Amino acid sequence: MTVLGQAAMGQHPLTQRISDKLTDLQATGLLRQRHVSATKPHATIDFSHNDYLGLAHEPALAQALYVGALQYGVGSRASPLVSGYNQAHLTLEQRLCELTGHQACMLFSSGFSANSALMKTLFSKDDTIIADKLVHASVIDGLKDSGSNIRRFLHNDASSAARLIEANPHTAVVTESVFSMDGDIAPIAELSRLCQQHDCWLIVDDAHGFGVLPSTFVNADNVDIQVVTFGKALGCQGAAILASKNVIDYLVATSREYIYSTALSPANAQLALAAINWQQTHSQLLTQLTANIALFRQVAQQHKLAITASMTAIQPIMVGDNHRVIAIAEQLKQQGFLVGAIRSPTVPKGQARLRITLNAQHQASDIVALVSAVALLIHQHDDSKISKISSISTTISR
Ligand SMILES: Cc1ncc(COP(=O)(O)O)c(C=O)c1O
Repeated sequence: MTVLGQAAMGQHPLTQRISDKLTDLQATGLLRQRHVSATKPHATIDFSHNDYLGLAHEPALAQALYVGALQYGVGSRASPLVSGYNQAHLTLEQRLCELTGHQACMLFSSGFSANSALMKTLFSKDDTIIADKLVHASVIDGLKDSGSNIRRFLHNDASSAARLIEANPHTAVVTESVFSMDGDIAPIAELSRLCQQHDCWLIVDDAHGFGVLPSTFVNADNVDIQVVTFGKALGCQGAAILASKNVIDYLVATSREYIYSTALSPANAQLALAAINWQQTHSQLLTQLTANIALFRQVAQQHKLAITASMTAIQPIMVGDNHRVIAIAEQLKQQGFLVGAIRSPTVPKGQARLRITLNAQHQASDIVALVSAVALLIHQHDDSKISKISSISTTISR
């Protein structure tokens, strides 16, 4: 339509629709916006990211990225099946196979595309796929795109999974190792046993476990397909699917995300390899992270904060309502603490939370100061709803 026509008929329907939706999002506290983060966030104490070991600012890794870029160029310049796949990718894939025991591997630029590619390429409308209620949005999107029939079991509930598996043998079960919003750990051993008994594949999104949980927790011995990401505990970027040679051959040949996308840059592949090696040779980082988690939980309990049973670096503090969590996160920011404000629909309604992520670089004094600040703010806000949500049941899906 011409500009003249538009003016005559009023606003374009798409402009009107978007503006109405923005108004709704604002009213429900869901108008998510970007904020420019500090380059090296010294001014704030950052409890919001997933760089659990603090590798993103490690100079030795910056050097690895630089050397990779000098050697291979700053980008891969093509998709993997054209000419974007080279020795740096192959070496990283081989190292990942060696660490996890899987036969083969393929790399992606993000965990989101790895998960959605995997789901939509492997499955079709003839399949019934069994998934934990809280699996990541990328898994859900991929499953929806696949057209498969999705059956969800209660979060981390092996008996609920068992009922679905018994009713639907010879299929696939999908879960995460560490759940991104709750920080709790999946019952992998039980799910693996059930899958073996009923001839199901177990697929695990290991985004938040890889690099921080022992490698025996999720590997080729107990899962059929494992997705690892490099943007969390490795502090860099990218992801990999690990599986049997046949599965990877099939995905390489047919996954549209893989075939029609520029490959992960070789410098980033080299960086991820360096980060794996760094993490393996600096075990004190994991020890420090574990100590920081224990300290956080101890102080939060002293302050009677509504924390969950999570024993990982992801430590939610339940706040309840979307508006309240944003207000508290904003006040924390003004006091110099960056934390994630997680609202519905990312988490179930009424379970908005501060998502505190701990890392190996936090000082004990930072942790104590954060918890005291949160406690003060929460107690200042109307706390009538907090008691209701302190015994949460995370059963609603994203
Ligand atoms: C459980 C889980 N899987 C997959 C992803 C996607 O990984 P990436 O950030 O590499 O796209 C995320 C990221 O938030 C995640 O939390």
